[in-house]
Amino acid sequence: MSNGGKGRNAPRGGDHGSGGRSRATGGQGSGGRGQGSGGRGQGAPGRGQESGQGTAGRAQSVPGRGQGSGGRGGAPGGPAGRGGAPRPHGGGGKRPGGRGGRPAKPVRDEARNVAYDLLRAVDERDAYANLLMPTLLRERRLSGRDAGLATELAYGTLRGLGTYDEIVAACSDRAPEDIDPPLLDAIRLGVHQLLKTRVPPHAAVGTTVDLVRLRVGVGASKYANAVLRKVSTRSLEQWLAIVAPDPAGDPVGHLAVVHSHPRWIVAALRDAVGGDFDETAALLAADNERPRVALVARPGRSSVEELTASGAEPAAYSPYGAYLPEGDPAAVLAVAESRAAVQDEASQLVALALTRVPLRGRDSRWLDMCAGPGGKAGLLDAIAIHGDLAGVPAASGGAGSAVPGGAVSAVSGGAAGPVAFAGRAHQVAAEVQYHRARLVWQTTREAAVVTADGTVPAWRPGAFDRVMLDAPCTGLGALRRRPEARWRRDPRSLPELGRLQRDLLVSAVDSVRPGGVVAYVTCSPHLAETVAVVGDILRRRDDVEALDARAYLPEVEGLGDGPYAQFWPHRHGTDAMFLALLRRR
Ligand SMILES: C[S@@+](CC[C@H](N)C(=O)[O-])C[C@H]1O[C@@H](n2cnc3c(N)ncnc32)[C@H](O)[C@@H]1O
Repeated sequence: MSNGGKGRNAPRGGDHGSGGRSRATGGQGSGGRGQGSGGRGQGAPGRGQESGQGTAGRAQSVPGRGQGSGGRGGAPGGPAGRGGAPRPHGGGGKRPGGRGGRPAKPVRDEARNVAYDLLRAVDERDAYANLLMPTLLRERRLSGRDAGLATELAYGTLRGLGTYDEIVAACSDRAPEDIDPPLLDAIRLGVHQLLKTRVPPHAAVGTTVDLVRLRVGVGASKYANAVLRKVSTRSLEQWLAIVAPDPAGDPVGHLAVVHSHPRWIVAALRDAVGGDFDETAALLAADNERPRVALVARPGRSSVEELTASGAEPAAYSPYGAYLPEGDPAAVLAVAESRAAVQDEASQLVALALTRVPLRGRDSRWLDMCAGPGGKAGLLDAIAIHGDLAGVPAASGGAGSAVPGGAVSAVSGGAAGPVAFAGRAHQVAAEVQYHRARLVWQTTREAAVVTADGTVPAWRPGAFDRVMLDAPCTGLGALRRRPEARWRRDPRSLPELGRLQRDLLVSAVDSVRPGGVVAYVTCSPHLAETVAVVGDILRRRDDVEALDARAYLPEVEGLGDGPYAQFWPHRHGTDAMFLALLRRR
């Protein structure tokens, strides 16, 4: 993520009319395609037949290295006074040295350096924060509270930088995009501490100034000091009242600044929740919360009881779900042994819903068409073999009452409530990327994993009874999991993704036999990726009908007006997962 990118995406701009900005003066310049292995014509390639070549490996980001970028010229003036910065951690004591005009020796604070390195790696190398952070913590030997601090500072800064850049702009004589990226990242880290943490202001400023002196340069540290001192004069709420656009004149811009999301995402989420700005605000706020770690106990292999015995709490909706309040999920034995796994509750439920649709006739061939890295395939694998051991809750939301839009008819065969699959079925798990197919293979027991392009099926038409299509998407429903993701997503990817989603859905429908069912799932609530895609196929094909997906999730309320089911972070505490259930006539 380049700084330019952030600047483009961050919700700032003269049209916001924030007014009243006084700035510190200061001078400082500054989806590849896999190797379709083809299965065997008949749709059930044997396990271990993935044909990809080369060594598969998890994509791993290289840990960041600090780059002292050298001091940049120009001592800032501005509102900050002179004098030594306070000690890190807000001890309140005097800084060592610093008398007689010589600046005190900067103190290196490892947690903040790790947070800073993460920000730089995200900016310079497009690193994924949640993949890189564990590596950085291990390399720097940070654990316990220090590791928690480094993580909170880095993730919080990445989430909040849209808001923080507006505030920096109000406190500086330069727009954020004109500030040298290493310096800007350090300033953002300081702003986050000042406005969103309980770090005492003098410690937030002092540790950031030290960080800049060590990692960027002495001249830059004076500039950072000036900006941060100005930021420290107001609370976050006070700053928002100054820098956020008027909600009456520009409600999207207002929410974008207050909740630190790009404007286009705010607009898309507003549309997805039906235009209600209060609900949009609740959703954006939920995106800024760190999600709890959700676990799935794969039926027949583990149980919610086993997970709760390891300290987890039972999930609200999923009969196989549990939440880990703290600690490393890998330390849970069932997870370490792949009998349980980390999986969002909505991901569990959409997979479960697919298995609950009653079928007439054969029900032994299942396909997961976009399976990598294998979350849903792992749960389907267990249900296919051991059955849905939890059963279906008694309450039912009116199964069979399909009210699809457009040219869609009601569910054939009359009302058919959810059923618990009794086992047993054989799953084929296809994935276009070889290294992701390997992950599917590692997490499933009996699924036949194949590296294949779902749009060019390696199986015969109508070969399957149930098809899971968890389509590639923008991932706007999982922003809370990936702190930097909102600044990386680009609305220009939507048309191409839309084409792929439609091609995959056509292929999924062709892959299922008459009477069989397809689950179309996205981890995005964007209407262009959800109802628009499904609506197109319903209009174009008279052999497809939509079921009321909510009826197969009777334990969950608030899934929308149907016939689709839409999960929400602010309502369900899950990712914003979309589910359509389509039956082939
Ligand atoms: C949303 S992810 C699936 C997540 C997975 N179902 C899970 O629960 O872990 C979408 C996957 O589709 C794969 N993919 C993209 N294009 C594909 C294609 N043409 N055929 C098959 N898989 C594809 C991507 O590589 C990615 O792994």
